[in-house]
Amino acid sequence: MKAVHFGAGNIGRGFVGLLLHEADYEVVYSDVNAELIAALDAADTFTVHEVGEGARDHEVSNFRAFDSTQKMKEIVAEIASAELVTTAVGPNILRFVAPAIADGLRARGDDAPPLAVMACENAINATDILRAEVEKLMTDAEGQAALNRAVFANTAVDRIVPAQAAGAGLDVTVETYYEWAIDRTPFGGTEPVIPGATFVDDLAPYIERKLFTVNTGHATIAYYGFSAGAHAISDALGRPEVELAVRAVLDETKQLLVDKHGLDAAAQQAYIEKILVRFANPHLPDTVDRVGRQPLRKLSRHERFIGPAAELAERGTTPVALIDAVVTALRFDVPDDEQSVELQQKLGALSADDFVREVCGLSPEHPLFAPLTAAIANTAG
Ligand SMILES: NC(=O)C1=CN([C@@H]2O[C@H](COP(=O)(O)OP(=O)(O)OC[C@H]3O[C@@H](n4cnc5c(N)ncnc54)[C@H](O)[C@@H]3O)[C@@H](O)[C@H]2O)C=CC1
Ligand SMILES: O=P(O)(O)OC[C@H]1O[C@](O)(CO)[C@@H](O)[C@@H]1O
Repeated sequence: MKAVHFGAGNIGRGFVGLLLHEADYEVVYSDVNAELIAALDAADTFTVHEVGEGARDHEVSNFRAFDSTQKMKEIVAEIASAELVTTAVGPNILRFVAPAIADGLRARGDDAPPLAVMACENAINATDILRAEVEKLMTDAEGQAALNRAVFANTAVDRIVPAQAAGAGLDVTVETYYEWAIDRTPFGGTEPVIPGATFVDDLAPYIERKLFTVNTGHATIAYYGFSAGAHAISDALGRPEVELAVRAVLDETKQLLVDKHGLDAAAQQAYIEKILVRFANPHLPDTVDRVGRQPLRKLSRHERFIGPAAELAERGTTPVALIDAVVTALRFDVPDDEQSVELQQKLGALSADDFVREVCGLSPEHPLFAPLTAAIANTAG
């Protein structure tokens, strides 16, 4: 069995690639990073090192790698004969991997089994985003027929994989915890066998619980931590004011998740406590810069802050802690992070109203617009 995986980075090697390897797939990596591809090409194995309680090492083998800037024809041929395609490239990059998937589907024989396509990104229904990009390239009759050769399934992925130390080579350090939830329904009973993944009938609560708890909480710690001058995430969370802020934010998202999905409040609180322990893992060399990366994406309409805050406002509750977290995120000023630089430029150039419209995607009619704009304007003043 073969899986083509786009994005041989931290999640690609330390999580999705590992679970596919352990499910007996040969993993064919595709990445734009020529150095990384050359290293994978030259290696027979790499090691995923877990850190924290119960940690152990996992060896990954049986992989190949292609540079997608040079070897598109080869990647298309691999997709034509694969069982699975997965991605871990970032939600904004999905449109760049769509052409290879479209061509791979076109090159696939009619009698080949359906190709399972799963985007493993931190975004609500990332596979739908990928599917829409593939569909744009399939408007002709042949393309429509080729689309039927694929099953697109949304997923939710959770494992903290920090930036790797210089000199780590291909090896990846990860936390012990992981969860890969996959929507079972598109497969109609023929889902792939991946023992490390959990196939579920209703993915929405999983994705929102994960994004609005793990990712909202983590990013809150990053922005408050950055603001307080902390470097490591575990140090940031060790500051009482940061812990208070993240607990307040997670209380608000808990309210939404419990009301919207009928989650049990005590179970959600236990999930929060478990996640705070994961964030505090002192063996995980994770930084506020990495976790806060790409702030414009994180402050966009359906992401971890504005997404839950908007829904709370629509349900009649004006969030306080989430708005404070957004205001704190605006201080994220990291010269190496393109979106952080752009964020600072926008703050200098736009009024609070225009910022909320443009960056957060809210119109003045939305119930979150006025309180959020006021909070941002107060900070600027
Ligand atoms: N690192 C983490 O703890 C987690 C990350 N995620 C999500 O996983 C995704 C990947 O994140 P990371 O692995 O941390 O990032 P990363 O930066 O380590 O890896 C991304 C890889 O994608 C490659 N890439 C970029 N453009 C490409 C293209 N057009 N074709 C093929 N490859 C391309 C990059 O060269 C890089 O190797 C993101 O959506 C992130 O939100 C989800 C859960 C946890
Ligand atoms: O910043 P991004 O790209 O959304 O993804 C990284 C996030 O995903 C996580 O791994 C959680 O699954 C956190 O480490 C981090 O907050």
